[in-house]
Amino acid sequence: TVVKTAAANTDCIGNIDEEGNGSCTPVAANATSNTTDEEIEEEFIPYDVPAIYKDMHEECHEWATAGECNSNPLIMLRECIPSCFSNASVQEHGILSWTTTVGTDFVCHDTFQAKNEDEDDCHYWAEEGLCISPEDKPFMLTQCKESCAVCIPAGETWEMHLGEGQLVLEETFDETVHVLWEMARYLKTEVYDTQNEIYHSSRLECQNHDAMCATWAAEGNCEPGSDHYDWMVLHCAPVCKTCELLDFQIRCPVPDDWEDAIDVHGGDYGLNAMFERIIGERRLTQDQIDAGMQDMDLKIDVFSKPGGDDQNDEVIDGPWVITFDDFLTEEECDRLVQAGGLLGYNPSLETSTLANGSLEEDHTSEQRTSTNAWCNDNILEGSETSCKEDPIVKKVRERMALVTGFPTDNSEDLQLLFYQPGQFYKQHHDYIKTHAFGPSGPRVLTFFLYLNDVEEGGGTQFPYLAEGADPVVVQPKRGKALLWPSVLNEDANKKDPRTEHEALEVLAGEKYGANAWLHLRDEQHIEGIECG
Ligand SMILES: O=C(O)CCC(=O)C(=O)O
Ligand SMILES: [Fe+2]
Repeated sequence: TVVKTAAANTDCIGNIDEEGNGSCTPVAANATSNTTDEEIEEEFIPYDVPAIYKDMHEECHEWATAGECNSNPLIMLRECIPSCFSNASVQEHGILSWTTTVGTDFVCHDTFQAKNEDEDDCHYWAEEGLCISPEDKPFMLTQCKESCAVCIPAGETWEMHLGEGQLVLEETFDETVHVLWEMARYLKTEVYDTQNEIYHSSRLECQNHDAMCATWAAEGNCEPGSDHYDWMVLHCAPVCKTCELLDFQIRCPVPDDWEDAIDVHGGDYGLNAMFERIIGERRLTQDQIDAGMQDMDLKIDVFSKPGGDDQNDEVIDGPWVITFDDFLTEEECDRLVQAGGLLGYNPSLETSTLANGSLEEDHTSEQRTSTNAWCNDNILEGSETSCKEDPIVKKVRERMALVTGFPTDNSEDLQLLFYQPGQFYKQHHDYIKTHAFGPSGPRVLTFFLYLNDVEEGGGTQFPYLAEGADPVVVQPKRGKALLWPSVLNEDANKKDPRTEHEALEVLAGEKYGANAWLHLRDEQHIEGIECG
């Protein structure tokens, strides 16, 4: 809740310096309060500000009334503490939302102009995440400043969005005021210094998401190693002074020695080459030969491949979509279904990613009514091992690694799926943009495993493999596997929009399946806060 906002009075800022010297009587331009005095009296009994604090200027009360505690906190939180906190509204609703005027030298326009309506523009690219892509950043941050929010509109009054007004409790008064003062200094001199590049993509997102942030910071929760550190640095970044960590690329750098599973630019070790090896159009890698892949009896069907197939016009000229019959044994199918039951299937949750790479809360999905269980470190009942370490699960993971050449560690934990009649997963894409620049890199492949025969419905449908082509529907069959890429051969960091897909409604019977999402790099050893 914002108690007060007041346009900064520039005359006043000119006369009273950061040291608190000088004096002025600010004219309240539009000081407002969104809580009436009656309401406050009913709900809240203000406490006394500790006696050691003194107003150091005669005008403190007047300034505070005019909203200067919010608009000029660096001075006011030091020189006028009693006046700033004796106001019940401030105590109840918290402080720190202030406005400030920036100079005219920070021009903030998209200088790149699309030539016609069909051409992509800054806004579109920003939405696509190019402001944070290492490759496109240099262009975007110079030509698309407004869309990337790297600067503050010139000559306008700009309100820093600090999120929730902060409560200051009597018990931790000293410490919390100190935190707030430090926060104000940090934001003003570092974060909102528009020349400071590390805050380019986090500046406007850096907000306190809870009125207690300052108090929790005062209690030590921003200290690395404290129990709530991970949560605090993302949800209370201004008071923790961790605004830059809201930038996914700064928070989650790719470790130097992590290798890509394929060449991201295509060629002999790119995505297409990988599929060509699988279908026998290209010599296997030495690793695949050593592991005996040529002796595997892969029963492959090709639904779609780049260039199509001269011999077979059923094969669409599109991205790779192939299946393997009998990829899994009966025993393996049974074990995976059983594991899902032991772990417990839960309604699917969605996590949306914000433009800066931070995560919004999980929420249940209307897109997806099926349930799932993660085959993770949880111990399987009646067994010594976790689901992931289960010997049968390991064998399946290793087989997928052998066929694709992607190390097992590049795979997420298997996601076990269960659909009842009437359940579905509407059209979507498995690619998640923020992964692309993080440690694991993007989801390159989806290896989808069908664990039972479905009586009716429940197919996996690809509507957009090629323009004009009919949708491809892969019908579930026990032991069958389906493999497709989420990214492009020419740039494996970029989404291939053609592999949008959906799980059609199960009409009769039940459907059991499993997703293995194979990433460009290691997915099992990611460190850092919300980097996966
Ligand atoms: O169940 C299917 O056929 C596909 C499921 C799917 O696309 C997913 O879980 O991402
Ligand atoms: Fe999917």
